[in-house]
Amino acid sequence: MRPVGSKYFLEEPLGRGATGTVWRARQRETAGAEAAVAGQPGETVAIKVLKEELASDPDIVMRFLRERSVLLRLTHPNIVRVRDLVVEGDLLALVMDLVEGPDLHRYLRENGPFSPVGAALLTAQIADALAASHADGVVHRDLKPANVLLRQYGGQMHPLLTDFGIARLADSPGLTRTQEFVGTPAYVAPESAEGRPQTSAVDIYGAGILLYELVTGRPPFAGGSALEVLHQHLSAEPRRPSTVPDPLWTVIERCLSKNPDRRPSAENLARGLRVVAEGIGVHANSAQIAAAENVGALLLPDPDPAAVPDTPGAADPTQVLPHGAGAVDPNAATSFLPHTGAGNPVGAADPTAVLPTNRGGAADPTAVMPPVPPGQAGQYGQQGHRSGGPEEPHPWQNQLRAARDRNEQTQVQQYLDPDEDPLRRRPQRQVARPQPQQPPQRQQRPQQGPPQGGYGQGGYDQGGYGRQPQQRQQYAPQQQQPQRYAPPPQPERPAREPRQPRQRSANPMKIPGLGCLKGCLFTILILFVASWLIWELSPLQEWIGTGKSYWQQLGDIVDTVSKWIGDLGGNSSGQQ
Ligand SMILES: Nc1ncnc2c1ncn2[C@@H]1O[C@H](COP(=O)(O)OP(=O)(O)OP(=O)(O)O)[C@@H](O)[C@H]1O
Repeated sequence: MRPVGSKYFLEEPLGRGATGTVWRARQRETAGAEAAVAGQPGETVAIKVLKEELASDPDIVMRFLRERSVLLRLTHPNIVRVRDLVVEGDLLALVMDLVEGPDLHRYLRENGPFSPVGAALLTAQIADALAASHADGVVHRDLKPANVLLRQYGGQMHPLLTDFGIARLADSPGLTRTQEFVGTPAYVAPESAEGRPQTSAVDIYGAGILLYELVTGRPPFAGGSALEVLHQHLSAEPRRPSTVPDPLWTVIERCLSKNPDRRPSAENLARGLRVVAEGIGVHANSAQIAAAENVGALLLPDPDPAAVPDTPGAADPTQVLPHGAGAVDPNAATSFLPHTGAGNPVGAADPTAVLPTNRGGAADPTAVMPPVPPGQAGQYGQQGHRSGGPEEPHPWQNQLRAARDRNEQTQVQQYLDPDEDPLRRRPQRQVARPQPQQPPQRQQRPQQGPPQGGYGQGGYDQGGYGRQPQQRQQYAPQQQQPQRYAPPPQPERPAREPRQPRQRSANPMKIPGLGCLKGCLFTILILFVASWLIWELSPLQEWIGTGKSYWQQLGDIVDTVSKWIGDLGGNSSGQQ
């Protein structure tokens, strides 16, 4: 058992993330006054031992120490409590409460999506945690299911948000200098992806993605590479699944607004989600249904969002704690960029990227950043700008722009009118087909009285986060999904010249001569007729003076030839 400081020892690893390894550990002695929780000898705790690369970076150690008070003071029923921080030699460790239970990512993978009510209630608790931390000026910045632990007791699940402050640690100038990054592509807010100023609204975006994933089982934006995913965060609209009720979709859409100012505050999000959960539950009354349908009015933005320090344009880098990272730099494109776990599609399982990776290739979703060419690491000064040329964009910006340009081109080229598409065009049969019957429009939920049925077995009133019903779908979306991906307008094509009708050959019967049986027979016939005519009509018979008919003469000739051939055969055998 490995000691950590003088107060703890590690027992067994619980899991490994991008920033370090989490261990089940035990307290040896009561911690000192600097710890938030003194603890008792023998008590079980979880300890996240940060990676050596982080621990050996003096910038990170400094920040770790500065952030101590922030990390230790964050207490909320839905936040994993940080009990102590240990700095010893090359070891940095966070001592936390041990949470017995899976993380939300694993839970989702093993159990499938939640019912809309369950998803709304669980996300409401996460929003509670965010509201508390935002009020304290702390932005999580890496919200994802893997960072939500589920404490299970008595058939209930209690979500706890963890990894607060890790993104802040990894924002160290030491890391940005070498172009490393923090974040997870599937959950990165557009403003983070673009390196614009960030506020607590990035966590609301993360909560929106998480909520979407809870009800559908997957995040809204996926792709073959992390860059593709980032691009979607910037420009694509989430597709509405048919299983998501209107009020819940309103919440998701608002959280996923590209404009951070349109996203609700964490507090309003929590309130809105609870109203939605009530209104879409099996026993909702008409007032609750109406309230859920008007949830949009509750989702007011935060008038004073917490700024993320040290990001470009951040209002006040010292608002939370003093940082030694220098002045706000508008050229700092982004100091926290995503990477993902190899082998996975870009998505939920992706660990937070903090350290540089050299993994490349199209199939590798970790390939967000170009690997830092040897000798270039360190070219970037604090906040990610090049010390030799502060005006130059961060290479990641170029990558993103290039990807965007590529995508735009591809889009234009990809869209092809099916009539123009030679692969899809089929001969058009003029057969009158019966028009397909439109399925009868699903009845909208009645405005009065409780709805018939609910959202899966674990509805709100059953007090759990029930699973998504697989077949039973009680609530059809009231509107068709708006057409969001309209094909780009096609440039007008010049009208095609009408084709000349095919000219049929003047000679309908082909007489190609040799090689064609019909032609051969025809030729032989012509020769026969011609020779017969010559024989009968020409003075040939007289010249020969025999007076024989054509056929007799022909027979004679054949006899002569066969005799001649017979003689030839006889001669040759006689000579032998
Ligand atoms: N306080 C805790 N109690 C119990 N298990 C924990 C605790 N904190 C983390 N774990 C578990 O340890 C594992 C690793 O956690 P960690 O936070 O390092 O990984 P992650 O969140 O998946 O990665 P990343 O660092 O990329 O966010 C996870 O499976 C998580 O469930």
